[in-house]
Amino acid sequence: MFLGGVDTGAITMVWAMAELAKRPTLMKNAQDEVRTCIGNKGKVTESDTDQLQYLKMIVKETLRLHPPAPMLLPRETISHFKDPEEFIPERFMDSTIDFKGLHFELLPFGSGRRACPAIYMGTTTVELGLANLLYHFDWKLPDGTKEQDINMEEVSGVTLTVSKRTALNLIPAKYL
Ligand code: HEM
Repeated sequence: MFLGGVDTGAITMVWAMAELAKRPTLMKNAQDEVRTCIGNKGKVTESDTDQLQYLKMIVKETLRLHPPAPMLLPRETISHFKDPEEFIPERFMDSTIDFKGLHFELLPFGSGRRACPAIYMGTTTVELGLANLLYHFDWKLPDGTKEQDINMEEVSGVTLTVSKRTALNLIPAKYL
């Protein structure tokens, strides 16, 4: 049985941080967005996530490339995009594609009667967690590690999930 919410959100956050750590410009764009939007408020709350359009694109792109429950999805969805193997959140700019199961290009939550009942909760949890990580901290790679050294191999888990094989090692520096 698929153990719904146990680790799918955490897996998605790790992939998103790994993709951003590989691409400092995208990380900076996301931090600028959340820091501008939240200002000195001290923490990001659920209602703030509606305004974080760039962050939402990052979460979509992460779930497109790294769906945490891929065994439950149709195989071929990934290839319907230009440069499908590339991590390009901007591909969702001005696009109506959402997760709700009507756009077959992006079905990380499945579709139809058996689709994930927690689409909103799943995406909001990931957006909120990620927004707080990006708001409060700058993230560095350990000394001697380069962006291209980050290992993006996958490993299958026991609950029909697929996650990042090796731990992501990033060093936080407090920003706010
Ligand atoms: C990023 C987060 C999540 C992703 C990507 C995800 C993905 C999925 C997928 C692909 C399925 C199978 C859909 C199908 O067979 O067509 C599923 C089913 C399910 N998910 Fe999620 N899920 C997430 C979070 C959660 C959370 C947080 C919960 C519970 C709080 C949850 C509860 C469930 C349940 C109960 C089912 C079975 C539905 C059924 O068979 O009728 N999921 N999910």
